[in-house]
Amino acid sequence: MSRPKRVVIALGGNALEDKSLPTTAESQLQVVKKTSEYLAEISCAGYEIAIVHGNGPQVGRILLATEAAKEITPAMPFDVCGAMSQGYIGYHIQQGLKLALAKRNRILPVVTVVTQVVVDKDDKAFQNPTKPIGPFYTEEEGKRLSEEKGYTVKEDSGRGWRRVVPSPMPKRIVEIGTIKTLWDTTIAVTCGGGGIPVIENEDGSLEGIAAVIDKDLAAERLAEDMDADILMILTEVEKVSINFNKPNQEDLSHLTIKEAEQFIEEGHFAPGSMLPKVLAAVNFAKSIPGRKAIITSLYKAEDALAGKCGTIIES
Ligand SMILES: Nc1ncnc2c1ncn2[C@@H]1O[C@H](COP(=O)(O)OP(=O)(O)O)[C@@H](O)[C@H]1O
Ligand SMILES: NC(=O)OP(=O)(O)O
Repeated sequence: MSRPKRVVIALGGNALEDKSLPTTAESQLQVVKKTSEYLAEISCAGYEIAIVHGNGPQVGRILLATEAAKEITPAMPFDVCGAMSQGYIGYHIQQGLKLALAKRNRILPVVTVVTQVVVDKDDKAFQNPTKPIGPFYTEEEGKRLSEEKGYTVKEDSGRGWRRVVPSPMPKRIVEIGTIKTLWDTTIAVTCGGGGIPVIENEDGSLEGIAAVIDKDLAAERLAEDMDADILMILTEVEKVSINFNKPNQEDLSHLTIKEAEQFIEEGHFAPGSMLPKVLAAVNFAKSIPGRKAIITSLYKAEDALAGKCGTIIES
C-alpha cells in the first residue's frame, strides 16, 4: 500500500496576521484559528502535513519590545527573540489546529518543536541583509531609524519600508531526528521562522547568531529531509507573476525548472519576498524527479493540491 502524500506547508504572513486588525496576540490567535480551518481540510483530505511558519513581523516586534525595555530588564539577544517567536506562534497553531481538527472529528496531536537550524558563519548573507522584519515604515521614518539606530532599511515589494537583517542559507535542521519520529503520528509545527539560526563551533557546540532564516528555504530543507512529495508555499497571492505590479503582469499556472530559473535570472522575483519562494520551489522540484512545489494562497490551498490553481513548479 502506498503511503499518504507528505506535504510540507510553509505559511506566509497573512496566515498569521490580518492587516486590518491590531498587531496583538489576540488578533494573531483569531487569524490563526481561521488559517487552521484550511490546514485541517488538507489533513482531512488524507495528506500528512508539517507546518513551517514565518516570523518576520513577530520577531521584529519582539526585538523592538526588548530594546525599548532595556532600562528595566536586559535586552534579549536576536536568537532568543527568534525562539520566543517560535514559541508563541506555535502555541497559537497548536490551539487553532487542534480545534479545527476536532470539529472534523479528526484526532491528531499538534506539537511545536523549538527548532534550531545550522547556518554557515561565513555565509555571504551576513554582509548583505535582505530579510524584512518588523513593521512597515514610510520612507522618511525608515531613513530616520537607519540614522538613529543603525538599522539597514529597504523598500519591500511596493508595500513600504522595513528593517532588513541577514538571512543565511539553512544547512541542517538540528532536531530532524525528532521530527522524523513524530511524523507518522503527529502534526509537527517546526522550523518556525526558518528555525533559530545557529552556528556549529569546532567543539560541536551550537551558538545562536543574529539573523532570520527564510522560512520557505527552511521548509524546502525539511521537505527534502522528510522525503515529502509536495512543498506547498502559502502566501498572499494566488499565483506567481512575471512583470509583477506592471501593466504587462502575467500570472503563471505552471513553471518548469528551466523556465523558473530563466525568470529568476531576469529579475522577476523580489528578493526578501517572492524570490526565496521560487528558489525553494525550484530546489525542491530539482532534488528528485517527481517532486512538486506549489506556490499559492492559503484560501486556494486545497484546490491547488488538486491541480486546479496556484503556480506549480515541477521538472
Ligand atoms: N513576481 C511576483 N509574483 C507574485 N508576487 C510577488 C512577486 N514579487 C513580489 N511579490 C510579492 O511578494 C509577496 C509575498 O512575499 P511575502 O509577503 O514576503 O511572503 P509571505 O507570504 O511569506 O509573508 C506577494 O504578496 C507579492 O506582494
Ligand atoms: N522567517 C521568515 O521567513 O519570516 P517571514 O515569512 O515572515 O518573512
